[in-house]
Order: sequence, then structure tokens, then C-alpha cells
Amino acid sequence: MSRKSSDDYNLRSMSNLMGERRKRASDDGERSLIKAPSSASLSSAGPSAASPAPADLERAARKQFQQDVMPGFVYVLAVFSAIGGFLFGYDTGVVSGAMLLLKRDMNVTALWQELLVSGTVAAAAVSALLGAYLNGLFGRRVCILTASFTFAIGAIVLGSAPNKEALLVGRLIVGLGLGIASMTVPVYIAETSPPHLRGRLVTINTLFITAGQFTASVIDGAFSYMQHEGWRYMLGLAVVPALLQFLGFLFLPESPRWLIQKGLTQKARRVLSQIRGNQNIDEEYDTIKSSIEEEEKDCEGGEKIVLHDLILMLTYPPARRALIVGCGLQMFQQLSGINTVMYYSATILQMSGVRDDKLAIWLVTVTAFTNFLFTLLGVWLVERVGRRRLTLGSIFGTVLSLCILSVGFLLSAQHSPPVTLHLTDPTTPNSSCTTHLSCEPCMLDPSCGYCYQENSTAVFASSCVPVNPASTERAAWGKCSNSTHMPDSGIWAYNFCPTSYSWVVLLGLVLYLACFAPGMGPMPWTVNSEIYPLWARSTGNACSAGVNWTFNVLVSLTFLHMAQYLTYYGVFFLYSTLALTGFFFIYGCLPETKGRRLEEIESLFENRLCSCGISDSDEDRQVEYIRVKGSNYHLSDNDASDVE
Ligand SMILES: O[C@H]1[C@H](O)[C@@H](O)[C@H](O)[C@@H](O)[C@H]1O
Repeated sequence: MSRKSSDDYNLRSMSNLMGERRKRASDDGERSLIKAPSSASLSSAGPSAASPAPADLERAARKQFQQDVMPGFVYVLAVFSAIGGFLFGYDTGVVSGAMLLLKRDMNVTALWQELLVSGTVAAAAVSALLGAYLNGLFGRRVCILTASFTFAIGAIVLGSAPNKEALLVGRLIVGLGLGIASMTVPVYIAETSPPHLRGRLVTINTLFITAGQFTASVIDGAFSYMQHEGWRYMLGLAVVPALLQFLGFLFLPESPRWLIQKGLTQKARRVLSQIRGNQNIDEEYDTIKSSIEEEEKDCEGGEKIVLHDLILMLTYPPARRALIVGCGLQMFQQLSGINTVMYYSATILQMSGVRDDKLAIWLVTVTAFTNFLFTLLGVWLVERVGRRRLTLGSIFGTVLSLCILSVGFLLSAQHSPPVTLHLTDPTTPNSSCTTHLSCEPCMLDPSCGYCYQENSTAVFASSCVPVNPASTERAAWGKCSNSTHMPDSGIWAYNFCPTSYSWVVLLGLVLYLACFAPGMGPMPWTVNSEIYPLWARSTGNACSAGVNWTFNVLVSLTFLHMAQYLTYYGVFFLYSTLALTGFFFIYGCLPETKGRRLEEIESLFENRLCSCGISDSDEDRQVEYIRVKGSNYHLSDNDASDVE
């Protein structure tokens, strides 16, 4: 179907379209919204059924037309914005591989390692909040430009860092970019997308996060062969996508919603028409404009500050409920342990028998790819099954797979091989390692590792030995190391135990990613981008992104310490209990937002918080809301005229 310019796209073109559709419908029996009535129905039905009102026809035709003509430009916008997601994934993912080389090149201590990893995440948590202010003041486009510029500077500082202090500065700069990008990109995509594609396009951002994590693991694998200075390439290469995004955004437009809010209405019209492929934008423009005018009336106009917005959000029930749902989703995403699984997948793989370091690094690539692949499934599912069902199904599967992981670790612990050689430690005679009687407590003690030999059936000549303070890859003394290939050297197990139940853990890991990635991975970002009214959108997304980053750092930093007290199976069981709580929260509180205009979504939060489960049967109904004197008025409240 050829596309008409906006000037000659009018009712006439719509009736042509309807004619075309009717013809097609009768040609191939297609069920259409504007299907011509059959002669039987014509004779049996009254005149109103036979000839629907012109307004209905017009609305139906417009809807059909808009779904048929899908302007490619929204995809260009989504993909260029999602480079921000790619950098999010790349910069958080690449650091583990870079750290292996940095430990050697710069003698980075454990404290500095923690600073370099979590400094970025902490900076992101703070700058996500700062992003709310910048978004309101300068708009989404300027924020994305700022974030990509910051990423580029951070990558250059990291790639050329002469010492670890400079590395920390680089990682903090990257964190600043991460926070701003993580809260702005989903909002920008949501505000520029048509309602029927919004979920899919915002989910592309999370797809890009996982693509960034996957690319980081490949780059880590490739440069791990370059023993010196390889980390410079790993950390510095992020400059390429950052510059690409920066250059692209110099030519891409501002969000039309932000423009209307700032009173730049002519520009907003132009941008909206450009994004919609020159379709008729009158209805969409009017809806956005009147909703903003209502908001401004309610807020008495004027420039607002973020704190003011936050207080307003907390005192205005629909916005407060949306904030609780948005932050809750982000919190439960992280409490489900995704970043522990991503970060410790090498350990899990080592437990399943992969001894070779290089092979373990490459297998991490497989884990990251699985995460990516199943997020792709989410992109496909989100507009088919909707956000609510997708998230519920995903978290339910996540709970089960966390239980499987926990059982796998429990079986491994119960059948943990014993310590057979109680060697005395020549360097640290009072080491706690000598007191451990089997591999399990030895593994959970961060200062020890398990050294053993094995034949095809059993482990023998095993001991619990202190770890080398300079590298966790070898014992403090003796011939136990990951990298020695001497025939009489022992196998060095740090953070894991040899076990024949590793397949259960591996099964849990694969199932976990398959369940988490399509729903719990992307939906918290997607839902947050659409549930807040425009005046609260930047603040709401900033708060929820801040919650995501804060729980990210909390969960990943506490994993090893918690494992010491609760053991691995205990920690994974705890994650599964937290995820189960998340399931009930989502069941009760997350309404379906699929297919609705951003301006309509506020009305979904007008009911009591967490009453969604009760109205599940309403999910598939199309209910129309109209605005009456500043509040959303549900048509069926008075006259039962729900539109099916
Ligand atoms: O949605 C993303 C995605 O699931 C990533 O894999 C994870 O590392 C992030 O923390 C999360 O926010």
C-alpha cells in the first residue's frame, strides 16, 4: 500500500482504504474490523447494525491504517536510543574479564576491585536521580546526548588510565552516564512509539542491554589472550558505540510529549508527524495536548523541581501507586538474583566440570548469549501476551528454577568430598583452612581453596589450603594452581567443589535464564516507561532506576558474604523466596498496560493498590476512558457502555 503525505491523508483516503479492505476481506474471507456485512446479517439486523456510524468507521479505519503502515522511523529512534542499553550491558559486563588482567598488570587489591566494580553501579544510582532533573529541564534528547558523551569520555579515561586512581575516575564517569541513560532511554522510546508497538520497542532496550553483556563477554574472551594491556581494549572499546549514539542523536528529534509540555507546539507537531510517517496525527496530538493542559491546570503550571514532583507523586494516589509498582518491580528484578547468576556463572560452570580457565571464560559467553536469546523471546511475546502475564509467567518460572539451583547446591554440599590430607601450613600456621574437614566449608571460607586430584570415579589426595593473597587462581603454597599443567599438581578449586550433581545446577542455570530473560529482565523497564503521567514520568523513572541500581549493588556485593553464613543453597533458596514474594506483589499490583495510550494509563491506578488480581477477567476488555473535569471518567461507571 503506498503511503500518502499528511496533506492528502484525509477522510477520503480513509474511505479508499476502507474500500480496499472490504474488497480484500470479501476476496479472501479475512476477518476485519470493517468487514462488509453479509447479506444474511443485512436482512436480519436493523439498519444501525448494517451501517455503523461514520465516526466508528473512521476510528476503525484509522486504527487499521495505523497498524498497517508502520513507519520505519520509530525503529530507527528505538535502535539509536537502545545503544544506551547496549552500553549499560557492555560497561557492567566487561569489568569482570578486565579485572582478571588488571589484577596482574596493576596489582589491584580486593578492596580496589570492589571499588572499581561497585563504584560504577553506585554512581549510576545517584545519577539516575540527577537524570530526573536534567530530563525535565533539557529534555530526553539532550540527556541521551549527555549520557553518550559521558560514556565516550569514561571509555577514553579507562582505556588510557596510567594508574588505579585514574581507573576509578573512569569507572565513576561511566556510572554517571549509565544512570542517566538507564532512566531516559525507556522514557524516550515509550514517548515516541505508537501504543501498539510501545512494549516491543521499549523491550528492545533491554535486548540491547543483554546484547551489550554478550558482546562484553566475547571481547573479554578475545582479549584474555593478550596478557598485558588487554584490559585497555576491553574497557576502551565502549567509545565506539558511545560515539555512534552521540552522532546519531545529533540528527534525531526530541520527544514530542516533552516539546508540547514546554509549549513548543509547532515543533512537536512536526516531530510527531515525522515519527508517524506522515500519517494523520491530529487525534494523537490533541490527546497528548489536552492531557498536558489538564496536568498543568492541576499543578498550577510553572517550572517544577524534582523534589516537588516527588512530593506530589507521594501525595497523589494514582501516581503514588504507580511509583510503588514501578519501584517494586525493579526491586524484585534484582532480588531474583540475576546479577549473581550472571557474575557467578563461571563458578557454576566450573562446578559442572569445566576446569580450563579459558574454556570457562568462553562458556560465560554462552550464558550471556542465552540471556540475550530469551530476551529476544520477550520482545516477541510482549505485544502478544501482554506485560502482566509475561511478567507473572516469568517470575513463576524464576522461582522454580531458583529452587532447582538451590537443590543442586544442596546435593553438592551433602555429597561434598572430604579433606584427606591435613597439611600444615608453612606460611600461616594458624590458618582456618586446616580446620575444615570437607570441601564445602573450605569453599565457603574466602581465605581457603580446595586442592585435589581425581581419577575417573573419585577425588583423592585432597587438602584445604590458603589462597594466594596475590591471586585467587593458585594456592598460597604447594603445587596447586589453575594454570600449572604439571602431572603431579593438584586441581585448585576456589569458590567451588567437585561434585557429580553439577548437572542439576546447570539445569537450574539454563532454566533460570530461560524464565527470567523474557519477562523479569525487560518488563520492569518497559512498565516503568509507561505507567507514570507525563508530569511524573522523569521523576518516577529516576526513582525506579535508582532502586534497580541500589539493589543491584546490594545483591551482588553481599552474595559471597551471605554464602558464608547461609551456604550457596541457602542463598539461592532465599532468592527464590524473595522472587515468590515478588510473584504475589505482581499478581496483586501490576495492571495490564498493553495497547493503551500513555495518557490513559494513569486511570489504571485509580483503584485501591494491589486489587489487580481481582479484576483479572477484565484484562482482555477494551475499556474506554474519557476525561471529565480533570479526572478520568470510566464510561461504564454510569451507563454500562463499555466498548468491546
Ligand atoms: O534488565 C536487565 C537485564 O536483565 C540484565 O541482564 C541485568 O544484568 C540487569 O541488571 C537488568 O536490569
